[in-house]
Amino acid sequence: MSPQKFHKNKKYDGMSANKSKKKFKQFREQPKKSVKEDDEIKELKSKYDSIDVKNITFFKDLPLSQKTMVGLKKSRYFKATEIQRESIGCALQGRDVLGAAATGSGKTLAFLIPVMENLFLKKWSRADGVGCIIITPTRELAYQIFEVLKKVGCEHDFSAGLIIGGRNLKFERSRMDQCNIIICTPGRLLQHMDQNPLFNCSSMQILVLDEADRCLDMGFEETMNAIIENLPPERQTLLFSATQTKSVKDLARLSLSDPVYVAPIEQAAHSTPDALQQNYVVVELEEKVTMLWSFIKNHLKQKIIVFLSSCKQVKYMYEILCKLRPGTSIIALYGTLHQDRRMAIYNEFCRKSKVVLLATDVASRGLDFPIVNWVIQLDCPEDATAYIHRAGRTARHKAKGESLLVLLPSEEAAMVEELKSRKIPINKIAIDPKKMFTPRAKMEAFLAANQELKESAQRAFLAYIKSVFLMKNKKIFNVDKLDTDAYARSLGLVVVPRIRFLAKLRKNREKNREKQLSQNNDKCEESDADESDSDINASRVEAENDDNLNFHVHSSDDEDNDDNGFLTIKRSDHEIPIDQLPKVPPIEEVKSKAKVKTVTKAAIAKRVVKRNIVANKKVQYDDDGCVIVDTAKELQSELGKEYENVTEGGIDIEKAKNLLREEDKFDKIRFRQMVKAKHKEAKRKSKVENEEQVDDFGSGDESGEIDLSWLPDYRPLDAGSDDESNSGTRQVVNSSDESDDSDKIHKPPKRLTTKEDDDCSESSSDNSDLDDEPPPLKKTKKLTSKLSIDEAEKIAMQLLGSR
Ligand SMILES: Nc1ncnc2c1ncn2[C@@H]1O[C@H](COP(=O)(O)OP(=O)(O)OP(=O)(O)O)[C@@H](O)[C@H]1O
Repeated sequence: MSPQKFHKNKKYDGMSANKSKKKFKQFREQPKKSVKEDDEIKELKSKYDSIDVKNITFFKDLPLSQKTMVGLKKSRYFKATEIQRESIGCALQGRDVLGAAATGSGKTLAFLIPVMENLFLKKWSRADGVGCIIITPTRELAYQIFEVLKKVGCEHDFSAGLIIGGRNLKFERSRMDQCNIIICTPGRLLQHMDQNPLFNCSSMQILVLDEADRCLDMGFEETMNAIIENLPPERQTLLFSATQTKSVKDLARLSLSDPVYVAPIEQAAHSTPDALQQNYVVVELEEKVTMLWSFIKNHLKQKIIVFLSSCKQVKYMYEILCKLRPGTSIIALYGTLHQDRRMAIYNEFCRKSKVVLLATDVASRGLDFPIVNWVIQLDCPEDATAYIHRAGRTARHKAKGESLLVLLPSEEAAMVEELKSRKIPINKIAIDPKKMFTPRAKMEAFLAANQELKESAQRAFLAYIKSVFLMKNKKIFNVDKLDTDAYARSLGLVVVPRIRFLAKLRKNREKNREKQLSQNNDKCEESDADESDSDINASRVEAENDDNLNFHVHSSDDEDNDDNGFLTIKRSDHEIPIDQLPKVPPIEEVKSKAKVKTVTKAAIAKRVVKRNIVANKKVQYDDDGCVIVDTAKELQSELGKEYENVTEGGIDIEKAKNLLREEDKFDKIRFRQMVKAKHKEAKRKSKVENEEQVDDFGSGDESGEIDLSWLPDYRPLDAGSDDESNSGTRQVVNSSDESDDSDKIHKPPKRLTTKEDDDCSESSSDNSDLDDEPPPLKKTKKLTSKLSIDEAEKIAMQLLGSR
């Protein structure tokens, strides 16, 4: 919020700007000042009725307060623009105004001046609370208006607040009611109306909607309706836009009283600025990236905005262009960015003179970037209105600028026709093929080396296809005419990502066509048409839900839903003729239908029983294709088999108990067999290891360690005759019940064992019936591996000596 910022702006904050001495002086002079102000107000009021638009050229020709005049002068605004001349007078007279003027014609001042004057005349002060609310569709635009207000309102004593999403709500909460002028986005304002008990706008005097048609369209419909409900009905309302709404429904929603329609644009020959040079080129989809790259390389010293359909495309193009290093700054502005980042990018683009800004439509309305040379609409805008706003980012207020619209062959005819019908002068130009150079090979290499980048490219690819699919005007946007394979390759993708919703749509269409052939009568044709619609619906819904992209007919702020901007219907005039419109049931409706058809567990169970589906059954086959019967999972007992064949429902508890008892016997047998098998396997392993040891006898291992197992056994002294001792290796039979050689395990000389070893051997002898552990062998290894050659020799000598 900006009270914070606002306090930094000392001049604007009246009292805080002055030093204590000055404050004191002001305090003493206040009665005088107040009288002076009253006189000024009286004088101004008396002039309002005699305002004559024809006699106004400069701001000084209007009855404006001294404070406003000084602010305008300081900001170097002297001569009023057409919309300012025509609308300010009406607004000062207290009338509701509908203003429509070309982009960059100065509409911001056209509403800010009456706002300041209105509050000044009412001697509005901080204690009076909220006097004016200015609503804009995007955060950047709100920020821009706030900055202009700070400049031109620097002499007034009002406080102003910037209330936009992505900022600290708590901070704003306590300061909201101290703001006299609130500049906000619809979503955030409603949030305060709903959640902030300190927010009170019951005394509000003026409501301003900048980009009014956008604020009132379908996307913001619910939010705006809720906001309007909370506003006092006795107020002045000012609506401004380059593409003003004339919808009676919209105006009725705002309860305008006898509004004056100020629209210099209606009389103008064109609906775009005269200084704007507008061209279009037709390129194949797969050439778009090449075209953009070539364009940037050929305009390295210019300030360019490139509009794309979706955030994902902007993100990928930004990533890949940064890697390709075209030789100029590349920046990107889109809705999913963090608010601070968005502001930083906005300021960076304002500041720089040689830079390329990749953007979604979040930057298309109202933003007043200084000296933009080119606006490139790389993806076709959804209609002429969107075109006007995008192109209007250049050629602002007498400055020159150029706009280039990139169209696909399939888009050309219908789009050009629409533009011409909206009084937009646009010419077709061709690109010199010699100046086109493709970065595809490099892009492919980057994507091959960077998985994240590749995924980003895949997302961009799908986002574009979906955006085309979801566009309302099917005369312009035809997803079937897109060469998706070539497009994917042009993004650097070697493998074309799967487009599920499109495959489904095509499959359904194919089915319908076949059906149509087989059905000849009119009735069938009719039903077929219905089905075709529902197929499109199904695919559409799938497209909307794909990748967790939720389709919604706009929620609140542009900045919040811009991320899925390509999936949103953005304006109220976005109604598709009924016959063209795939009838997508509203999400609520879909949900409620789903609720009605809630499937219970019992129903699922019944279905499974009906279909004879055996749940959780896995059948395994051996190499010959015979079924491997797993006895652990089969009932073994006679009783069990009997039980299995019973088809009646219900469980007989007694029978089940007996069955468990019977099965338990089989389980125990199986368990014993398993234990035995395990022991056997352990012994087999130990034997193999033993043999390996014997093979190595006397040779030492690679590390030079000596195997002492060849040494004469020390035990013959007390062990009596033992044939095996002659073999030179002490062998102890650990297993009492096994006489097989394989069960004999090496045991090291007792004298050389450690305490731990002793413990182990003891425990192993204690558990002689569980002889599945062969630690003695390890001990021998451990023992020998610890001895140096000298030690081994010493021990050998000792032993030989003891014989
Ligand atoms: N009377 C004036 N004299 C000189 N410059 C002006 C005047 N009024 C506005 N401007 C300048 O013209 C530029 C465009 O003004 P502004 O942003 O208000 O246009 P806009 O009509 O609101 O455009 P958009 O339709 O794109 O929102 C700004 O840079 C502003 O400073």
